[in-house]
Amino acid sequence: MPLTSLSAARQAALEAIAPAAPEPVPLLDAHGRFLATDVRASRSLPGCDNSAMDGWAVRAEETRGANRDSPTRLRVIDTIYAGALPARALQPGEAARIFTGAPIPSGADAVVRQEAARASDDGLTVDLFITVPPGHDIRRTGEEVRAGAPLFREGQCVNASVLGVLASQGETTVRVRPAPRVAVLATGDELVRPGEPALAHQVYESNLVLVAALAREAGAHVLHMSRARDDEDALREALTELAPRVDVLITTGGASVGDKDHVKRVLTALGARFFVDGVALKPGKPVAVARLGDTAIVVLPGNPGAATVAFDQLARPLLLKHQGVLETRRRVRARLSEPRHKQAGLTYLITATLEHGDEGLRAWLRPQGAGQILQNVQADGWAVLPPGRADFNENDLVEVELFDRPHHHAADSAPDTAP
Ligand SMILES: Nc1nc2c(c(=O)[nH]1)N[C@H]1C(S)=C(S)[C@@H](COP(=O)(O)OP(=O)(O)OC[C@H]3O[C@@H](n4cnc5c(N)ncnc54)[C@H](O)[C@@H]3O)O[C@H]1N2
Ligand code: MOO
Repeated sequence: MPLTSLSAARQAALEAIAPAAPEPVPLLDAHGRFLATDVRASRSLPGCDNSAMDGWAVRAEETRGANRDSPTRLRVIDTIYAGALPARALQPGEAARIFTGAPIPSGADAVVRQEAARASDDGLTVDLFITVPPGHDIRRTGEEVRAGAPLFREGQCVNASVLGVLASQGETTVRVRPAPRVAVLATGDELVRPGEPALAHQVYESNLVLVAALAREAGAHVLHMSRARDDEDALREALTELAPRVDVLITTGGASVGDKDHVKRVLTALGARFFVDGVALKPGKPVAVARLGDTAIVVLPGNPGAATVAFDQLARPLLLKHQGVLETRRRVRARLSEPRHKQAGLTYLITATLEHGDEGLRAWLRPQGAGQILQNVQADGWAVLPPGRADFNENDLVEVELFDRPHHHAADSAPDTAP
């Protein structure tokens, strides 16, 4: 049977999870989550015409021709601070002292900043040294947004600016879907806990922290990080204990076909339903996605490089869907810096850095190896070597999927409650 293509696997994996029910949370607690509703402005910004400068509220026409040699002199009738209301409207020949953010009195239609004016010692008059047009240094009601206008779409990532705008609307809470609760289970008899002595044939267990951090980057709360031996009983015990406690359980290792690769077998025996079992992807081919009870399970290969790619392509979308969104990465076309040979049937995702050259973007490929992750430390994205082809030459154009600034939109099927 041919392996599932990467795109089909991504679709199928998403079936293993549904968006969580949204809930209102205090603004700062929503930081990094995604809006579960469209948001409209309840209030115009600014809420009233106000001064952009510390200075003088005036009638613009009365400044016509004013300059240093021939100032306009006006009577000062009021002082207006931000948060206060003007005492009365301006009449011809009058000015009001005004400060940044204070409401413009009716009758005034411009502000002269204080650097271009001088008040008399007794404060009763002010001389203006510049000519200003109507509207000068006034921030108009609704200039940034009008009450009733759309502000944000469902699925928008709640970043610092979104939080600032919501607070400026008087909101204290916002509706988002909760973080998925995650457990990570590393399997393998060769693994030694960092901090303990390890012989050359043993391997320091590094996937727990790697996968937990990747899960956090995808918005998850990692509640458990456990290890199990390559033994069916130990695995069954760990899986049955962890699964009911979390929304998503991610295992690493024991995913392939070796004598001690028990994870999929034990899951099947426990009654898990598989949505993905092996993908035409390298690295990451043995990855599987299943559901056990109410918990989505992602079985990652043990090789750290393969686990990273498989997590990125299947576990990350699943964690984001729980939060109500689908992610689209930006793609650019770049020329390969070197030739590559691959298995024709598989999609290869190769860590790449981009550089601007004479002929556009150049993708520098990192050495390919399922165990390697050092090359991922600083990378711009995955160079995508698609299936249907085995040989790629230097300078061939390929797509590079960029890690930076992905776009999020509401998962269409997102119901208001979880199933
Ligand atoms: N005959 C075949 N052999 C293999 C196939 C295949 O199709 N036929 N697939 C290969 C592919 S592709 C991959 S990827 C690996 C992944 O297999 P497993 O998921 O079973 O991984 P392990 O055998 O348990 O470990 C692989 C490798 O990674 C190291 N490892 C595992 N866990 C950790 C950890 N938590 N921290 C650090 N390093 C870890 C482990 O020591 C091994 O070196 O299978 C191929 N084989
Ligand atoms: O997942 Mo394996 O990385 O294809 O070697």
